[in-house]
Amino acid sequence: MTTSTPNLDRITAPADLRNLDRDMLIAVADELRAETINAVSVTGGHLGAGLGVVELTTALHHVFETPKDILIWDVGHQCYPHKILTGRRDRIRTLRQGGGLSGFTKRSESEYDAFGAAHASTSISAALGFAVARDLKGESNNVIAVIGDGSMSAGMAYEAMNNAGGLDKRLIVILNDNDMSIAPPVGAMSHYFARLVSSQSYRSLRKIGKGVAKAIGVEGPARKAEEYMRGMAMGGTLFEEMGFRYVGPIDGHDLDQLVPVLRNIRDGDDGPVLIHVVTQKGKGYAPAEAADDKYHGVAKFNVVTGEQQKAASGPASYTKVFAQQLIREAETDDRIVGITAAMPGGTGLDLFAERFPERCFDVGIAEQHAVTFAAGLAADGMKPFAAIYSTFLQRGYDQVVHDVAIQGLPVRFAIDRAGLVGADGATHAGSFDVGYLGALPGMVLMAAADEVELARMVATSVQIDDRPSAFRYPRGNGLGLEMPAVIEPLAIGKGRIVREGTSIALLSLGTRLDEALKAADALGAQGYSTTVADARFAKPLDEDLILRLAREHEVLVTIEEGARGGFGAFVLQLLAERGALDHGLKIRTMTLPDVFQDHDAPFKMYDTAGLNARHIAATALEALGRNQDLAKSVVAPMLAE
Ligand SMILES: Cc1ncc(C[n+]2csc(CCOP(=O)(O)OP(=O)(O)O)c2C)c(N)n1
Ligand SMILES: CC(=O)[C@@H](O)[C@H](O)COP(=O)(O)O
Ligand SMILES: [Mg+2]
Repeated sequence: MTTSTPNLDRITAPADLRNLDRDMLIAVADELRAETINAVSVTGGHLGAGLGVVELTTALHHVFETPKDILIWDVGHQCYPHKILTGRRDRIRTLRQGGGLSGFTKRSESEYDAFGAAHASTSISAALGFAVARDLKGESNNVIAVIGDGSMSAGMAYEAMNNAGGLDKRLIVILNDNDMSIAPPVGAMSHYFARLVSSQSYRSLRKIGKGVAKAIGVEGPARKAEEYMRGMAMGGTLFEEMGFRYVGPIDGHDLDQLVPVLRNIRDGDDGPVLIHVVTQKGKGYAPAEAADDKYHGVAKFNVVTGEQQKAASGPASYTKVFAQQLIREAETDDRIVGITAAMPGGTGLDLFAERFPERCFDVGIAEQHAVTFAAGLAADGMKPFAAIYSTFLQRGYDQVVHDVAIQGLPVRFAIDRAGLVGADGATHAGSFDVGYLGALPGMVLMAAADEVELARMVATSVQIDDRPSAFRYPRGNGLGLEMPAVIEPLAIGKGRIVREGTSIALLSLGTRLDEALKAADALGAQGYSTTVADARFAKPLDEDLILRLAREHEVLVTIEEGARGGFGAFVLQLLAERGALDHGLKIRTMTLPDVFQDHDAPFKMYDTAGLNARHIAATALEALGRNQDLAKSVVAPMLAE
């Protein structure tokens, strides 16, 4: 159901907003909200955050001369209204689909997307970079960063503010405070923001100030009144101690407050300024406002009822299998604790927290802290499971090396979203963890081929008390396997032969095993006897298994859901060191391509990556030196699948 948008129809670029009067601006904002809801009902994606910044987005593009004035969105998941207003309304219903708009800001997509995002808490650092560049070039544009209260729980935001305050550069930071992260926010800062917003004296003083400014009709006194009120009610704020002028809190849904304050700041000549804007995540759409998660991330949904299209209920998601096994283990081991960096729902630790509230810690968007916090727990005898998406663990890598691996501390890393993730695209792909963890001495690194394997890897990790361990698993559902009553731990460093053959060996790490088995079927049908093995461990490698496969087969193909420099490289190094490459073995290593892949449906992304069954079969035949026709005869039937 599309909604009538006569005012929004007139906005083909932010310049069309610049001369609108108050009433027109309000009308555009209302239609922008309706268009956002309508578009996301068709595409799915991030909704709540964007609804919370409809007025702010409208006011920013009205007051500032974007793209000359630089506007940087933190995370960027709230940028759909921004994309609609900046010439991409015609493509907004391609959001997060192959070939369509990114779900985050992306420099290559628009001149209005000054800086790419998706990982949180980067906006102030980037904005300061733009501000320093501006001054070095002798230019005079404004630079604005919009950062959420949740994203303000990351240390990087304070590193940036500390530097900005020290440099005293003209910089505008807008704190979009909706008192939500993905889950409710955690930490002392969220309490601090709440105090700023709830101080009655400040709020009542602000009403007087606002009334005076309106009556006079001149904005200048609003700012003086604002400072006076703040001084009266609040005294300095944490931000002022960091060199920022603090303005606010102001109502982020009231254009009568937003526009004059933004104009004041635009026309001022201050150094760094932080404007504290109070908004509501999911604003203006009742099902989102009522939802616990404020419709942070949604599937396609019915606009009238808000009912989301449920993913076909099939096999349990890997995330749920992880959480349920961890709970099972924790029932009999009170040293097990869970740690998440602001992703309790995404990692499944919300289920663990329901069962063991005192043993589950949400540290906020603070992966670096999460890792070293876990190291401290491990150093004192606990069994910490740090459940962090592969892509977000990148943020805490030095802590993994310096605080965990060098000290040999038994932190367990539950690495969800390993491999390609689909609609979130390149910024969220879990491509690199095999390489970056497998390089660390002493690390035990596992990859689950299915949900039973995942449960066994959790059980295995529980027992590894003398060094760090990690197990990786993909976003989405397993194969629908029956979960055994007893979940046996694995023998460390031991893989398994899933199917015996004689001429081709496919050695898979992770869930590509399923594709490898399909490839083996196709190859077998053409008379190529094919062994399929599941490595289970990227570190330590099952050396006996790998050397045997190399010895007994003409072709060895490794397959992994990871970038070059991971499992296949480790296998090549082992074979080279043992002289196993000196006897004519034909070996190929299949990895993700050496590019950042744009978003699409996961199966399509793996097709683009060349990691589906037909690619595996063709690679084996190519290695055998079989002509392409034969490859086609094997592969062609699979294409028809
Ligand atoms: C480094 C990092 N960790 C975790 C996430 C997952 N994540 C995406 S949005 C979000 C919450 C952001 O909260 P806030 O900044 O308040 O924005 P809001 O959604 O409330 O508008 C989180 C944790 C991320 N994008 N980046
Ligand atoms: C914007 C962000 O980083 C998160 O919302 C992320 O998109 C969640 O990913 P999943 O949907 O895989 O949990
Ligand atoms: Mg928030």
